[in-house]
Amino acid sequence: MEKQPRLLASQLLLKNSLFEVSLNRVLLTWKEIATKKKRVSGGIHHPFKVGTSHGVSVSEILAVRELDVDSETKDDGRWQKMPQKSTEAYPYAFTVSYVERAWQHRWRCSDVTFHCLEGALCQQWVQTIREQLTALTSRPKHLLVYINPYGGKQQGERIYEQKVAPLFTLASISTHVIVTEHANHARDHLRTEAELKKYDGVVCVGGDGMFSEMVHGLVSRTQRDNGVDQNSPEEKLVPCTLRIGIIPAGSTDCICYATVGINDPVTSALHIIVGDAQPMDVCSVHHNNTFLRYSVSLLGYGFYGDVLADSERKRWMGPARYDFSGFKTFLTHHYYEGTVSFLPATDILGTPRDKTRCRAGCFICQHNGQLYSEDHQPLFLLPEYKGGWRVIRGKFLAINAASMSCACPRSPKGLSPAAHLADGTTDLILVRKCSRFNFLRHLLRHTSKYDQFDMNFVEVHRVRRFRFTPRYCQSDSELDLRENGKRLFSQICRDHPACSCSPAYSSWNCDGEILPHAAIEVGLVRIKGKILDENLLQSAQTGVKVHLPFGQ
Ligand SMILES: CCCCCCCCCCCCC/C=C/[C@@H](O)[C@H](COP(=O)(O)O)NC(=O)CCCCCCCCCCCCCCC
Ligand SMILES: Nc1ncnc2c1ncn2[C@@H]1O[C@H](COP(=O)(O)OP(=O)(O)O)[C@@H](O)[C@H]1O
Ligand SMILES: [Ca+2]
Repeated sequence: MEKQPRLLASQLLLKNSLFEVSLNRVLLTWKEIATKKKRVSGGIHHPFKVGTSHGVSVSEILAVRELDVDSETKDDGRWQKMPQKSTEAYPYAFTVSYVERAWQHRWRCSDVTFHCLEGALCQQWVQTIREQLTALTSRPKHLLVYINPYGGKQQGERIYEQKVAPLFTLASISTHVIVTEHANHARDHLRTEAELKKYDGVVCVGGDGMFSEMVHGLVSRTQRDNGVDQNSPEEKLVPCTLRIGIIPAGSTDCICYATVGINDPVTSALHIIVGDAQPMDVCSVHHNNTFLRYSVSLLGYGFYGDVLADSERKRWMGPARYDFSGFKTFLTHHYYEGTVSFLPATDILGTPRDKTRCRAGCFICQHNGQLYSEDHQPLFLLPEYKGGWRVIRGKFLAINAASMSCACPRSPKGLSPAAHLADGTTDLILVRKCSRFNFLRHLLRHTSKYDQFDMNFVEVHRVRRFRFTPRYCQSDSELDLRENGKRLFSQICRDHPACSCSPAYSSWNCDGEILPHAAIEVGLVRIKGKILDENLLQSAQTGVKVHLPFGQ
């Protein structure tokens, strides 16, 4: 083992909560060693100006612990800086674990050990750092964790146990872990039995479907606890105080990807620990005034709906099921007739084609999000307001509503690259009937730098609300056939691509779950009282705060 340098903790500078550790030159030499494997001569004790590259801000310190210098440093499987054998000069030491940014938005937990001359100094360091950490109110202390063992590559439990739990333990976060046993287990548990008062956050270990299910459970529980009826679209929802974190363990994980910039469990866990916050829009989906589900990522009819319907029967394939079903759906190339009516968002900044990218602290989100609060009753919400609605009839290959960019590994820029996470709007993308070749060009542009909207059969609108009615209204009997999955005619046609007739309807893909109805009304959801800050349903991870800006 290389002769390891010794880091001397000389003095503690606490300046406006930026915890600056004035380290001696040895750290710099240490960094050089780490990069250039240079041997270090005895460290010259020389506190140097701490630039951000060497300062560690309190908000990114995960933990601090005294090191028992005499005994061998217990090897907890993590690479530690081993102090020199001859520690008679520095009998005291402590280790700081902090967030280190790596490439492509990755975060890693790094340790650095400091040696002190006297015990009192060491104590003072550890004590002060601990006090600073305790003072950070935005950090979760008790988390309720739901693991979906079934989603993605069915690795949810392993991912949590191996990559996330050790970090939560390091950060002294207590957790109650529930491994779900069936679909909607998390939603029902959240809606009924979960004692939410005991926690300051819930964590979803799964994909977008699981996250959407937990949003559903949490929002339903809050409305029930506050006596609000979810079914009436006009009702204002009460926001929840809890936060939802996401550990990516699903197939698409676009919610995690679009908020963190990468699907990496360790990065997500670290974001949860430091209590980051980023707002997010939520759509409520109704059918004939009956509440169906919330959507936070994609509401897709036609192509994405059919891909999902076909892939549900191939879950054993894991994430690859989407590519297989995608290919099959592409070949069947079904279009669907219907009427889309929508309310364009007019008084906002930004358009779906303005090349902006929504990032943490996004100005457009803050500006547009401010527009909706209790006292400011937007004109178009009044029942008598008829202005502004636009109606488009036609034959569509796909109707997609993206409340966020839906960026994911398959499509790094996403379905709607300039969509904002918390601007109170959703981007309605209409892809009209066109040739397979043109549709393929459109799909391919999702993975290249070309503009997927710049095609004459594609149009995109930034909307507040929208409705879809299939041309052939679903009779109840037809609905029953659909519901118990018989779908006689469309199924026969669907299974025989040679058949020219197109089935009357597709299914709605709501965050990866199939909706039972084709005719739906969708709107961004409203909360009671002031918005922003205190009244947001937040997510502990990268602030996936479920931002409920205004009424449906
Ligand atoms: C030819 C290559 C074309 C690549 C086209 C890439 C478009 C991908 C857009 C991705 C949109 C993702 C929206 C996310 C929705 C999720 O909420 C939702 C649930 O996520 P979960 O599984 O984590 O619970 N995910 C989904 O609904 C999955 C949608 C994935 C669609 C993949 C489509 C693949 C298309 C392949 C077409 C191949 C045609 C090739 C013809 C020669
Ligand atoms: N234990 C379970 N058994 C079966 N289905 C489950 C279980 N837990 C959750 N589910 C369902 O699996 C669906 C997909 O989960 P998700 O984590 O999104 O995986 P994927 O990303 O592969 O779709 C969720 O909507 C949820 O209702
Ligand atoms: Ca949005």
